[in-house]
Amino acid sequence: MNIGILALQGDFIEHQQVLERLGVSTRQVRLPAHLEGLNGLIIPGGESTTIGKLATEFGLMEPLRAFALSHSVWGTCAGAIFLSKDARRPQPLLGLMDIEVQRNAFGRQVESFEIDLEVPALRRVSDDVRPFHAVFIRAPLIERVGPEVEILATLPDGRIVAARQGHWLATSFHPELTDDARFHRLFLQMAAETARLPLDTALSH
Ligand SMILES: NC(=O)CC[C@H](N)C(=O)O
Repeated sequence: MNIGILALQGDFIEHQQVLERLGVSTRQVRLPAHLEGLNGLIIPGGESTTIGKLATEFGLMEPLRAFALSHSVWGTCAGAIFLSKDARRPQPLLGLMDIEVQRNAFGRQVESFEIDLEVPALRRVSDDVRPFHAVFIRAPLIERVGPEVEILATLPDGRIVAARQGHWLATSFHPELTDDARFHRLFLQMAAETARLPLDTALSH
């Protein structure tokens, strides 16, 4: 198992550290050739307009779309925006996941906050039934999901903050900024399924 992290801008190092703690090989992706041989890709948080601008400049837009058709991809925060079909304003997007996002949805006063979320899907990868401590930083909301999208987590008021569509995953918050690796394990399981690898093989390299 070898997982790439899009390393154009944002907190890619933190994702890489979580994966390496789990014993997974990683590679920073900056050029199309870096996608070769990967089993999945994480798009980190940061600034989605900057990530989109750099991905366009580095000729990555089409290679990323092609990669995502047959591999698991997970976007956190800005990465979730970049993965979406619709961010309501013009900016370069991969346009893959059938979600509409509202950027910076929490306004100035509560730009950043932390909250415990119930995420039943995590029970597929862990016996730990505790809520997931989610860190939101100038986060987007997932305002609308298409019929093929599964909602994985909502805020107490019902607003959507994590979703999955087949082998694509989007979270508004930053699991890489906590020491709880359950979302990374969920993503690894998705990547292993997409690559048709058993998860124990996936985790032992
Ligand atoms: N923490 C983040 O990734 C913030 C996302 C950023 N506000 C954006 O709109 O792209």
